[in-house]
Amino acid sequence: MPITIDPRRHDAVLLRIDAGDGTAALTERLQQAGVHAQPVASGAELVSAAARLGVRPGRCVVLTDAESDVIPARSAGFALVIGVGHDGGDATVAGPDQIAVRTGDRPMSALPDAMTAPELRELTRPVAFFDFDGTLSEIVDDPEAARPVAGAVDALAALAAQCPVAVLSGRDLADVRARVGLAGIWYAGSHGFELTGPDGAHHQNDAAADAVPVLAGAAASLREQLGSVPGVVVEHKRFAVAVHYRNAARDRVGEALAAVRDAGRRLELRVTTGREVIELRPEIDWDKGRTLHWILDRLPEGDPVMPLYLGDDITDEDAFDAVADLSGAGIVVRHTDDGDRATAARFALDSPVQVAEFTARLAGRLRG
Ligand SMILES: O=P(O)(O)OC[C@H]1O[C@H](O[C@H]2O[C@H](CO)[C@@H](O)[C@H](O)[C@H]2O)[C@H](O)[C@@H](O)[C@@H]1O
Repeated sequence: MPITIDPRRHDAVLLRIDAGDGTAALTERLQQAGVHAQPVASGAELVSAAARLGVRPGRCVVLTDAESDVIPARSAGFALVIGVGHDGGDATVAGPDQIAVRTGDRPMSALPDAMTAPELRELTRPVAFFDFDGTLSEIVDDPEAARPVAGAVDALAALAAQCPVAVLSGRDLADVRARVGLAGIWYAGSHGFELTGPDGAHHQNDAAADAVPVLAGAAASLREQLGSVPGVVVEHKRFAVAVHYRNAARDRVGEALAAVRDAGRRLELRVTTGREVIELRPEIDWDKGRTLHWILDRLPEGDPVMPLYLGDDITDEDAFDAVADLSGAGIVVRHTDDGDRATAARFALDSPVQVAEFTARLAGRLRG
């Protein structure tokens, strides 16, 4: 499995290696992709080096030839610890030339506005996919309090009368269905591990069934481990566990990140990140992009369709990649939780309120 630095997930790489030209070449590739490359002289400097760059450990990679750096880097909650010439980190490489750097994404702020983009005015057969939190709903401090913004559900209903509509959420399936409350559309919960079709039929990724009790155990032990950290909330979903730290003091975040990453390693679960949240899910190659393809394959046959995906978070990037491969359009909802991060989306909207407005206008245009 190649190790890839992805500017959508990583803002910086801290380099504690002595690899001559290989290091210079990697530094250049990182800088071209908009990722900081910062040499550090000792493991004790990792946290302060990230702070000087203005980068959170959760969005920072450590590349080190010192095995003794692994434990401190993990405890501080660094996103990825790559060992050069030694095992023990999250990944091992023989040298910097074995590290790939993803290119081609753009910062959210650089994207054209979806409201005025001519390409989006002439859609004839769209299939519209929506994320929930941060897209149909504003981000709020309490995950329980999230609701669709005014007009969003009416706009979805109007659009669903014209074309297939799906809501793909990281939330539990029952949770997102209840929050949107609209019949006759697709819903996916836990990032696509569980779905219902417009007819209400239930589907799930059976390969993930074995992980259900493991996730339940992980949720219980993370509650025990992190329950005393003020502001940390553990949300147990059938096919995932989310640990929220939006309301935690910044100097306690590393602890939460480290606990979840440690559980992921021990229990062989996948670790993903989002807006002030870190999640465990089954270690299966399945995500919102795969889910989007799965739904498209089940639509009635006919003329080619154009998939649209509207989302805001890192987990939506898999779906942005999927619609790009299908010549569709990804629309990111801008925010600054991760700074002006890179995205594979082609267009942007400024807020969930604009998503509702865009959706209502699209429905109106398709109605004719
Ligand atoms: O895929 P989504 O529908 O966007 O779900 C992603 C996660 O959304 C929720 O957490 C996020 O929204 C909360 C409410 O605004 C906010 O407090 C939190 O900081 C965000 O991460 C949800 O609780 C998670 O289960 C979803 O995975």
